Amino acid sequence: MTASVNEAANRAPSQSQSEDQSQSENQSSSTGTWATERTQATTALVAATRSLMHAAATTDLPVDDLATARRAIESVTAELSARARDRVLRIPFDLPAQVRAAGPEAEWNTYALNPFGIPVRVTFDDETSRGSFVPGALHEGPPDSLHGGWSAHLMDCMLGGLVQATGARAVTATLELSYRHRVPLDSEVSMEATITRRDGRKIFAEGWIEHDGVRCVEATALFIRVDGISVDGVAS
Ligand SMILES: CCCCCCCCCCCC(=O)SCCNC(=O)CCNC(=O)[C@H](O)C(C)(C)COP(=O)(O)OP(=O)(O)OC[C@H]1O[C@@H](n2cnc3c(N)ncnc32)[C@H](O)[C@@H]1OP(=O)(O)O
Repeated sequence: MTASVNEAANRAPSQSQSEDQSQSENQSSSTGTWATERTQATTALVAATRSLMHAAATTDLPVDDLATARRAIESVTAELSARARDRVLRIPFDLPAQVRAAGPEAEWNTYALNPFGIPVRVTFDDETSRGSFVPGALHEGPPDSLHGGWSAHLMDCMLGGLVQATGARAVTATLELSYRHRVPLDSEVSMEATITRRDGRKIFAEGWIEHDGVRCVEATALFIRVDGISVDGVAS
């Protein structure tokens, strides 16, 4: 069984609905308030939006139907924008660390709250993390292949997420990638990240993206600890 700490954390804490509402709107980073009706509803809305983005970009319906669909989307956008925040909801800083502490079966589903990021199912095993996802039409760079910028996004998320899961408050100072083979679309790819060395504030990590046993992208990164900076969750 794959234990999902995201799901566990999403279970509503014992508190009144009004407390729950006000805490979710305050964006408290405490793990107790991560589990709100709002984060669950936003997760579902974001998943539906991602499907809409794919459908809008790939639909082959007649042109008149596109105009009708556009008006419907504009109407929903206006409705949602009637009351909006400046930023997307953030996950608690320690959510990846909680998933890591829960063991190698526990899963962190990234970008549940932001349709722009690529959602990845990530697991942790000591100082290594593994993830997988299926790149699709929205991620295309070279024909039928993953855009290299998305590979960089994925590697930064995998390596940075692992560093974050170890409890370190750190930002990426350098990220270097080698694109060895094209990454095909519409087929599952696997990713791995591992911490290789620490030296004072510096944390070194490496990772890769693999398809069908072929290592397509390799990454090395340097993270610098910024301990002492207070953060109210992070966007991921
Ligand atoms: C907010 C909470 C988040 C909370 C955690 C969030 C986790 C999410 C992770 C997501 C990953 C990202 O996308 S992060 C976003 C992209 N990254 C950023 O925006 C970072 C922007 N850069 C910075 O903020 C800064 O340059 C830092 C923090 C990286 C370094 O500045 P600093 O703190 O003043 O440190 P400084 O004294 O200059 O350097 C310390 C040591 O590191 C080395 N060093 C510093 N930068 C580099 C570099 N680019 N390349 C090589 N080495 C470097 C120095 O030579 C020195 O080595 P020595 O002399 O000691 O040997």
